[in-house]
Amino acid sequence: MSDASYRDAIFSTPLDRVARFSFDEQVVACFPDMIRRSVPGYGQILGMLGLIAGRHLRHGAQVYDLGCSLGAAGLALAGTLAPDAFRYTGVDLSPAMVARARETLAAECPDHAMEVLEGDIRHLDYTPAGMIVLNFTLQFLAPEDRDAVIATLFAALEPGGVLVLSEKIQAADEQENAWLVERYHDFKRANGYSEMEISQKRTALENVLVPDTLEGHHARLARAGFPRSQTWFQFLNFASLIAFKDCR
Ligand SMILES: C[S@@+](CC[C@H](N)C(=O)[O-])C[C@H]1O[C@@H](n2cnc3c(N)ncnc32)[C@H](O)[C@@H]1O
Ligand SMILES: O=C(O)C(=O)C[C@]1(C(=O)O)C=C[C@@H](O)C=C1
Repeated sequence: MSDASYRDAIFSTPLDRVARFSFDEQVVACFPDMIRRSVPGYGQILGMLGLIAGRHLRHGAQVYDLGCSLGAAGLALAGTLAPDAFRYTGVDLSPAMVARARETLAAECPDHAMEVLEGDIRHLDYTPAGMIVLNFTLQFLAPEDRDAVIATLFAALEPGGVLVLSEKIQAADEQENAWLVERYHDFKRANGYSEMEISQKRTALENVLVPDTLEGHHARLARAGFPRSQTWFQFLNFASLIAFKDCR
């Protein structure tokens, strides 16, 4: 097993043509470093998952982690919950991510029931679940596919179930959005990214990562049937929401 994780330097040299961002071998090799230096609050969101599960998850229930990448949410849950507290299924489209996630989870939490499926979250056969985590994944789906996925997840949740949805967001107000994006770029600079890295990554993510507004997310959750959703975390243009299957 390879547990090497490299510093993200993907966009550090000038590229003649910046290709569309994809979750290939090169990204997988530096992903832990990339996501921690690029997503404000990433560690704090992961740290809360066990506490949220502790309050909302039925003992022994199914947990889905959709677009699980290297299984970070699974690791966070296994770090705080007992092996019989939940069953974890991570799902990801990228074969390189899936291979690495399987190795990591097998090595780090051998006593927990952890599986990783290679598949498309738009076409999965979901079993009833107590908690679904969608961390920074919906933003990569075509906007026209997002409603159907959220509706499917609402249907998959058992009574008392919760959906945790974390996303890069945009503000509806142009000035507010510009301020958030500028400070986000400051955040990246402070984390060691150069102007070239920031601008080439921005180009690579154009039309690949399409953020919604917070209002758009809450409206979609309501359309899908969720009687209640709330934003529980925001750090610049990144936020996490929780949506409840029932009103209580
Ligand atoms: C930003 S990463 C998610 C990070 C991860 N949830 C975490 O917290 O570390 C987005 C992931 O979604 C996956 N993905 C994108 N579209 C997908 C789809 N339709 N079905 C399954 N996985 C998808 C990508 O391969 C990538 O690994
Ligand atoms: O670097 C950015 O601009 C980001 O939006 C960060 C982001 C994300 O939000 O998913 C983009 C791609 C990588 O998957 C990791 C993090």
